[in-house]
Amino acid sequence: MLTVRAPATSANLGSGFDVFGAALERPADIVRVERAEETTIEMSGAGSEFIPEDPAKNTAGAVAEALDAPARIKIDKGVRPASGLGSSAASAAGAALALNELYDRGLSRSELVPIAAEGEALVSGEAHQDNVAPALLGGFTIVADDGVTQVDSSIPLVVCLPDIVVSTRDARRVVPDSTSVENMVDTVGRAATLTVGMHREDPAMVGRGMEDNVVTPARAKLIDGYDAVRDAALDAGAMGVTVSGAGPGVIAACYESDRSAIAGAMLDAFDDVGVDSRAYQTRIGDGPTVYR
Ligand SMILES: Nc1ncnc2c1ncn2[C@@H]1O[C@H](COP(=O)(O)OP(=O)(O)O)[C@@H](O)[C@H]1O
Ligand SMILES: N[C@@H](CCOP(=O)(O)O)C(=O)O
Repeated sequence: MLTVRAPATSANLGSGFDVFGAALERPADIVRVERAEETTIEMSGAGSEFIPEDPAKNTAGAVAEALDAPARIKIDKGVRPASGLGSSAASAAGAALALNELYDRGLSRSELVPIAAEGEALVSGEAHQDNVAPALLGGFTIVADDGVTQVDSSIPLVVCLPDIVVSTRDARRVVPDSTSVENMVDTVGRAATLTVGMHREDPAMVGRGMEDNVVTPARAKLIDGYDAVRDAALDAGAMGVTVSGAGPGVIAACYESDRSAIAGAMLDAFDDVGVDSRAYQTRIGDGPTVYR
């Protein structure tokens, strides 16, 4: 079977709601495909018991349909669903790349972004591309109406994933409809700082750019212990902390030497409020890899 390793991703990064995204070195989904008369899907791995195998309800199935590429698809989930780590996008991006290869469709990774986003439309109600773009292109990505911009980066990160489920669909409902000009000015400044920080590989600038007064405060309320976890990470040396995607994952940008202490502090802080969690010491990484 043709095999693709597709990375977890973190969208928004605070100031870039529905715009910024980053591929994570780990965790990742493994997607295997072979040609078939009709599409079937077998799921295994983290949280797979909560993911429908019906192709009409699975992001990989939506991609097979969009590419007109029926296949026997096996997905080993490394990225737990409803995590804020682009779980649904990892499978969609992995399937898009794998089926493009399997059927020699000849589409570029950029051309596969809107196709993989069909999977996001299926599960969250909107074809937002801020997870599938980094899942396919790697690095740091900016999704705008007129296209996607990508820059390689390798900023060290800690992602702490509590044992809480927050669906992207639910977390999109708490996003405010409007904001003040003051908040808009602050957000533009933060987003610009973060973008330059990615280009310069500067964790301190990226961290400053992760502040957000608009979407993150509303979503933080859905995550037990968020404020304590954020404070603990900052005390342990994080340069910036925010909700990963729609949550409940919490992401910290940092220097590599502080990663282990930050991971321990975040785990302890969740534990103090009675929430089990796991931490990934990771970094911004590459896009998917194809194995033949
Ligand atoms: N291949 C898939 N991988 C992960 N989740 C999937 C997949 N196909 C469908 N889903 C559904 O998508 C939802 C998880 O997506 P979402 O809420 O966006 O979480 P995440 O932030 O982890 O991407 C769950 O309801 C899950 O059942
Ligand atoms: N921009 C989206 C990103 C959702 O990411 P996920 O990893 O939680 O699916 C949003 O914030 O709703």
